[in-house]
Amino acid sequence: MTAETPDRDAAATGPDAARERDAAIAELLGIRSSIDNIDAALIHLLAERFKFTQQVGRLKARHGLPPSDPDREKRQIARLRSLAEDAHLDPAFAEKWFNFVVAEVIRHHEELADGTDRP
Ligand SMILES: C=C(O[C@@H]1C=C(C(=O)O)C=C[C@H]1O)C(=O)O
Repeated sequence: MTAETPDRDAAATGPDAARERDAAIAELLGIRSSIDNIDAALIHLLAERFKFTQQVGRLKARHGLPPSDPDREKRQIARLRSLAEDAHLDPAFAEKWFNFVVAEVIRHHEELADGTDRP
């Protein structure tokens, strides 16, 4: 830093700067509260999704159907990628998220099929 090139990282000082920082912190807390609400909604949605996939898993186990259905997954991925694009969300991220969730679902279905879900 020189007199001609002031340090851009230095925090501003003085009463105006302090007021602006307080306002920024209040804004940050408001935004974080919305983030927390969205995270809570996602947890509830995921819990509901797993309730239904467990229902599917029990049905499959009862009738000897395979735990995974790769053709359905392909169609789901194509649909989710298109929805993600429309929503300005990275489609590769949407696909990664889906594969992560489905891997867990299939693990549950395999446990239901071989009875390891019960003690
Ligand atoms: C839930 C199912 O089982 C698996 C899990 C899927 C999912 O979580 O969406 C989709 C296909 C299957 O590989 C199903 O067959 O519908």
